[in-house]
Parts: sequence; C-alpha cells; structure tokens
Amino acid sequence: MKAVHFGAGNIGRGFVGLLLHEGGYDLVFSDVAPTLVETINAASEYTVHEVGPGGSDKTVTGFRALDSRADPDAVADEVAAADVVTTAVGPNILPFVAPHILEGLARRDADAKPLQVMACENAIGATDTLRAEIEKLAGDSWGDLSTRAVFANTAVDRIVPAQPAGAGVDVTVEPFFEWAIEQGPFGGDLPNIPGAHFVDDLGPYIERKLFTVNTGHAATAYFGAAAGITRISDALADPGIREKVEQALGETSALLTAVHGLDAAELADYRATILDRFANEALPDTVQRVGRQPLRKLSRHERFIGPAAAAAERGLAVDGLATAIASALRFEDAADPQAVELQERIRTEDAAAFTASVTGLEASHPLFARVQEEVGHRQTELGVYSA
Ligand SMILES: NC(=O)C1=CN([C@@H]2O[C@H](COP(=O)(O)OP(=O)(O)OC[C@H]3O[C@@H](n4cnc5c(N)ncnc54)[C@H](O)[C@@H]3O)[C@@H](O)[C@H]2O)C=CC1
Ligand SMILES: O=P(O)(O)OC[C@H]1O[C@](O)(CO)[C@@H](O)[C@@H]1O
Repeated sequence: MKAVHFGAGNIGRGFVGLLLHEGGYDLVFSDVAPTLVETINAASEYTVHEVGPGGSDKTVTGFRALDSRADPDAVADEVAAADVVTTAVGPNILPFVAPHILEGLARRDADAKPLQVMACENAIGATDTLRAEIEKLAGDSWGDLSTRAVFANTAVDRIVPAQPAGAGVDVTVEPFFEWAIEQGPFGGDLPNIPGAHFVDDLGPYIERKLFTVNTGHAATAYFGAAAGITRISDALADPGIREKVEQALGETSALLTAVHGLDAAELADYRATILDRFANEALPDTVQRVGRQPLRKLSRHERFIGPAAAAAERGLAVDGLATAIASALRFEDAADPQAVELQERIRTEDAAAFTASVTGLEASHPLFARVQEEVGHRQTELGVYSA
C-alpha cells in the first residue's frame, strides 16, 4: 500500500506519516522545501520522540520525498498509483496541492480503487475545501474523474512544536494523539490507520477539538505573549492566565453542549486533559508558534470568532472569549507576516471596518459591537485615531 503525504513538516512527519507507516503504507512525502526533501531522502529512518508522561520513541522507515515544485510529474505519477493521499500544509495552501492531485487522478487507471483523500488541517471541512479546489480546476472533466477518488474530512490532534535546528528528520511530539475521520465516504473500505477512529458525523468532533484544544492553546499563547512569556507551559503555569483560559473554554464547552448535546461532565474531563497537555514541560513549545497567523485565527469560522459568534447568537456568555480576542489583537511577531499585518491594520483602519474585514462578522451580528469595542481599546492603547 502506498500513501502520498503533502507537507513533510511537523505534523506530517510527527503524526500523519507515523500513523500511515504503522498502518503498513509506504510513504511518499511531497514538499516544496528542497533542503527538507534532501534531508529526508538522505535518511533511511527517523525517530518520533514522544516527550512527557507515557511517551516513547517510535521509528519510521519506508519513506522518500519529492519536491513538488521541481518534479510535479513524479508527484502526479505517485498520486496516480497511491491508495491514500493526505495533506498537512496549512488550510491556505490547499489550492496549491490541488493541481497535483488532479493530475494524479487524470493519470490514474479508471479501474483502480478510488484514491482516499484526507486533508489533515486545523479547519472545519478542510477536505471539502480541497475537493472544491480540485473540482474548480477540473471544470467539465470532473464528471469522469470524480469516481476515481473519495474525500473524507478529518480532525487531527497532536501537539508538534517547531523542531530545533539540527534535529534532521526526527520529530519531538507530545504522547497524546487523536485522529477522527468521517467514515461514510469510504463505503466500508476504510484506510488502515491504527489509532484513528472512524465516525458517522465529524461535526461534533471537529468543533469539540477546534473550539477546545485550538481555542485554549491559542488563548494561552496570546495571554502568554502579552505577559512576555515565551513557553506555552510557562504561560499556563501563571494562575491568572490559566483562569482566563479556563473561562474561555468554559464558554466553548457550554456552546458545544447547547449545539451538539455533548455531556458537560465529559467536556470538563476533556478540558482538564487538554490543559495538562499544554502544561507538559517536556514539550519545547512557544507562544509564537501557537499564536502564529493571527489573522487566520481571528477569521469567521475559526477558534475564537466561530464559537463566540455562535454563543452570542444563543445568548450564552462570551466574556472569556472576548478577553482572548482582545489579547490576540495585541499579538506581535516581526517574523510572522500575519502578525505584522494585523498590527499595521489596527493602526490604520477604522475600528468598525477592521472588525468587519478581519472577523467577517456583519455589523448587525450580536458579537460585532463587543469585538469592535475591543478593537477600539487596542487603538486607544496604541494612541491611534478610531472613527
Ligand atoms: N503542529 C501541530 O501541532 C499541528 C498542526 N496541525 C495542522 O497541520 C498543518 C501543518 O502544520 P505544521 O506541520 O505544524 O506546519 P509545518 O510548517 O511544520 O509544515 C508544513 C509543511 O508544508 C510544506 N508546504 C508548504 N507549501 C506546500 C505545498 N504547496 N506543497 C507541499 N508542501 C508544502 C512546508 O514546506 C512544510 O514542510 C496546519 O494546517 C496545522 O494547522 C494540526 C494539528 C497539530
Ligand atoms: O496552524 P495552527 O492552527 O496553529 O495549528 C497548530 C495547532 O494545532 C494543535 O496541534 C492542536 O492540535 C496545536 O498544537 C497547535 O497550536
């Protein structure tokens, strides 16, 4: 069996690649970073170091890598002959992966089993997004090609920090992982991924994950950055920060119970497990990595505005989430283009216009005024004019 995985970065090697290897797939990584591709091809195995309670080392073998910019032809051939295609490139990069999958489908034997495609990104419906990009590119030819692939949304959860220079292909990760995959699209012929669980309705899983793990993690990062703290575990060790993160997560849990009927006591256990994961001192994770790309994280269906908007629509509390959003508005990182753009725009745009364009909220939405108010506070703090 063969799997082609786009994005040989942290989650690609430290989670998706590892589980596919354990499922018996030969792995072909496709990436656009030539040095990374070379380093992978120079190695015959790599180690996934799980650090923290219960962790162990896992060895991955049977892999190679391709540079999709230098050799798109080879990537298409691999996709044509693969059983599974996965991605972990970032939701904004999916349009750049789509042409390679489309070309692979065009070259695929029409009698072959359908290619099983799963985007493993932190976003709701990421595989649907990828499929839509492929369909758009294919135009009229999609009618024939669509039978050559099945597309399943997934929710992936494992903390994989940035790797230190000199680590080579090895990856340091936390011991915990969870991979939930929609099972309907496979029609009973499930991919062999040990430890993954297949579910009929991914909606509650992805929302529970994004609006708890990712809301809590990013909130910890933004509160930590505002307090001048570098490591995530140190940020959460600050009682004031922990209290604010817990308040925001109490609100997202109340929403998950209201929308999906999830059990409040089970959600409390889930939150406790997650906070323990963030507190893992063995994991060298930083507020800059976890807070990265704040404009994406402040967008309409993401980890802050998504749950806060839905909570506000139901008259549920949003004070904790609003405090986290206020902290996100203060996130600075000269090395992160989105953080730079965020700070530039908050200095130059009117508060209402900024709120509308960054969050995607309508001015009439019950959350809008609250976010606009936080934008105004930030502008006052910066001493810039807000109309
Ligand atoms: N790191 C983590 O803890 C987790 C990350 N994720 C998600 O996984 C995705 C990737 O995150 P990370 O692995 O942390 O990022 P990363 O930056 O370590 O890896 C991304 C990789 O994609 C490659 N890439 C960029 N453009 C590409 C293209 N057009 N074709 C092929 N490869 C391309 C990059 O060169 C890089 O090696 C994101 O959507 C993230 O939200 C999900 C759960 C956990
Ligand atoms: O690109 P994003 O959304 O910051 O993704 C990385 C996040 O996902 C997580 O792995 C949670 O699963 C966190 O470690 C990390 O903050």
